[in-house]
Amino acid sequence: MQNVLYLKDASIYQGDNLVLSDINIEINKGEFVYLIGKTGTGKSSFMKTLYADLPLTKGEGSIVDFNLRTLKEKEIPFLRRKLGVVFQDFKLLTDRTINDNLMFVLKATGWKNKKEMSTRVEEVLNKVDMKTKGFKFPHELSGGEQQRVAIARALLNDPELILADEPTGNLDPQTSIEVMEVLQEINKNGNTILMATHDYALLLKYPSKTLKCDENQVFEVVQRKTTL
Ligand SMILES: Nc1ncnc2c1ncn2[C@@H]1O[C@H](COP(=O)(O)OP(=O)(O)OP(=O)(O)O)[C@@H](O)[C@H]1O
Repeated sequence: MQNVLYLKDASIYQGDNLVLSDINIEINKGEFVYLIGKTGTGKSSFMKTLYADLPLTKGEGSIVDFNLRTLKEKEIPFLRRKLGVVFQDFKLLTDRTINDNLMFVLKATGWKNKKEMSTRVEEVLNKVDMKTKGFKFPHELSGGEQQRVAIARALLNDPELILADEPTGNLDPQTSIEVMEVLQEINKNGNTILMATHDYALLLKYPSKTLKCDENQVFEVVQRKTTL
């Protein structure tokens, strides 16, 4: 499979409101793709459609081999297992340690063997340079460290596509760069990433394919300061 995502003549609605129309895009394996656009132009609605939080009711769409038009409620957990989703506000469980946060996800996604589970937790924490912090609680970590843990969590089941919705939105510029370095490293190791962001400084520092939401459309932009 070459593309991990395509949308053809797709429209995205919030209730009766048309948010985006006639979307024709494709994301191929191994790409790092930005999704930009002003507040309210539909980035979150777009991302939600991709992880099936919002149904696709018009056009065609396929993501990691799931048809977004015909997807059944009971298939959603299986789709989400093939996706890694990272949010602006980290969404770690505050009542347990980092290790237990990650073990919880493995259990919920069908892992049984304790030794294999601990090995996997260690592997993903290592990828985000957080191997020594597994015993800590989320509130004992900085925002950047919590986001790195959230990225580790997204990697647990070796996803075919990582969807990151404003992953640096709550972080200061220096910490944003640290998180971005982790995402770049993961991408270099073969993971495909779609990242919604407001942060033009990151786009300039790490140029890559860019999709823009504007006036109910999504289109690819050529990266030049003036077009952003
Ligand atoms: N649950 C909802 N019900 C109805 N309309 C909604 C809902 N969520 C968002 N919208 C509308 O859909 C449009 C797109 O919103 P969306 O959150 O996708 O934009 P965004 O580009 O992600 O903005 P932001 O950067 O502020 O998150 C907006 O006009 C918004 O008011």
